[in-house]
Amino acid sequence: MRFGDLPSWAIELSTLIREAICLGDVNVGVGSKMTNEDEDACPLPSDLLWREPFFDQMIANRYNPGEGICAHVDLMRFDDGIAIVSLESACVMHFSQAEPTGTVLDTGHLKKGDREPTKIPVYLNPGSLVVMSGDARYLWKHEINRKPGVQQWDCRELEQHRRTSVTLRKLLASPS
Ligand SMILES: O=C(O)CCC(=O)C(=O)O
Ligand SMILES: [Fe+2]
Repeated sequence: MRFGDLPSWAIELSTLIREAICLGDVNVGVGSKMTNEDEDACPLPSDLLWREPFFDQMIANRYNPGEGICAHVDLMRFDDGIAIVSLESACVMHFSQAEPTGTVLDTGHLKKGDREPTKIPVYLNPGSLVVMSGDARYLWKHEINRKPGVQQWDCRELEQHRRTSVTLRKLLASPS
């Protein structure tokens, strides 16, 4: 895990991520203003896309076959606009809605499992980039369950190998 000055390869990766976002469905020139339509189609609003530094915290995770990460929303100490680069083994990341605090589930009246949340599967190839912002970052949990039998895509179980991910985030300024 690295905070502050990122290694040069992670700075280069951050630049490539920004370029990939700019060259995605909407083509946004460096520093240029986006129209409202562009803003809607772009995975990041322009204040996050052009902040400096883009990211200042990096964590690389390596998972052996069978290992994954349980459903979570990233810590609130990180700003909006989080990027994950998925490497090596392909996998399926699932998104499920986080229970707002104060709901029946949250207060314990509903037993876990009474209402299974809908899970949205997202297939990640080696080299896939996940960009989370807004609701996807704050209101949806993400998880990768690599227990045998769970990693399914197109009605087939995915072959599991070692998987590495690089997550880039921006720390929020600590309250003074
Ligand atoms: O390994 C991944 O793709 C997810 C990592 C992650 O969600 C995290 O570090 O918060
Ligand atoms: Fe996460």
